[in-house]
Amino acid sequence: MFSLKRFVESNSLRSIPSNYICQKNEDDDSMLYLYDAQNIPIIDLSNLISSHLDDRFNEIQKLGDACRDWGFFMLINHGVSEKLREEVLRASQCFFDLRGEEKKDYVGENVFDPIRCGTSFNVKVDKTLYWRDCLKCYVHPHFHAPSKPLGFSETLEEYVTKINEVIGELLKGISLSLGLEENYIHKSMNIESGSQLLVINYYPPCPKPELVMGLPAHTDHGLLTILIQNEFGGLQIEHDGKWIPVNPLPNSFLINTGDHLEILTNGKYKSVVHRAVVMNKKAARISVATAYGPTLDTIVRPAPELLTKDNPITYRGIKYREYIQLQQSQQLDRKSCLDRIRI
Ligand SMILES: O=C(O)CCC(=O)C(=O)O
Ligand SMILES: [Fe+2]
Repeated sequence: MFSLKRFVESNSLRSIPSNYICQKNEDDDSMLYLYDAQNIPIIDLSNLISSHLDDRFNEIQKLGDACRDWGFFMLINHGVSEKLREEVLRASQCFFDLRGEEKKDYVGENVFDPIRCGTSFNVKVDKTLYWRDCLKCYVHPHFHAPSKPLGFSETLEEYVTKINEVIGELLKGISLSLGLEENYIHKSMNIESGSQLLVINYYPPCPKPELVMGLPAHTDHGLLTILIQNEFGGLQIEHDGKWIPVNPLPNSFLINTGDHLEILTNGKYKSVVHRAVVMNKKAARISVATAYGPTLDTIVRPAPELLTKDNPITYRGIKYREYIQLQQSQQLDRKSCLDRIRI
């Protein structure tokens, strides 16, 4: 199994292989960089679940605004310990440090394989290769994770159990922010048995980081993605036509809206376009993203309660499973997958 990490380490690379060199388009350069990252919304989970109704109401309002105006926010006071988050990142490093043969069982071909290890995005369709290795595990409704290194699976299981509670509260808040009943998204999207995909991204150090891309501009499938990273930055979100580098607040989660929240809300809450650039010549960046979706057989369509004469239906319904297949079978390209189901 090819691993970019191993390739970089074994070659003490000085130049970048040409198939990794990313053609930056002019658009991109004119969008770089607006450093107003301090405006990124911050949501306080302790307010969202507060018994003080005023605090709760205000935070729900802020959450709705963040989803509508940014599709992205940092979550603080979420109750998940820093120790556990650090342990997830440390164990992830140990997984990528395993020898190739210890990972060979996870060379998945199929997008629905419970555990898959790979490189770039989809080497069958990528025109340029991306500067990352990754591990993808479906962790819900059934939990899957590699059995090595020792303790890795247990750490991931503890982590996903904890963030499940966090996402549950966020989805309730989002339902309320839309004027819907608190459990609307839970019920209509079958969240209790919904699909959760954990993706660990490993971006090795690169001698010429400006020439490569970790992950190109894309949106995530699912309703919400929750992300943590090690100490190195690289995530950028598109906002008002500019790329905004994200520097997370200490101990915060980075949350972004996904395509299925855009579909469900008939475009009110847009899924945010984002990318991961590579910035580090000496050290690897690790990020752990967990995408929350409905069950694979749920047909996601705009909520009828949100449609009016002035807000007619904009997306056709599509099974979550088919949408994932569609997204994984083509190049990652901004919102191209969502565009295919726009009416
Ligand atoms: O590494 C990051 O910060 C972003 C990862 C990402 O966008 C993804 O896994 O979908
Ligand atoms: Fe993403």
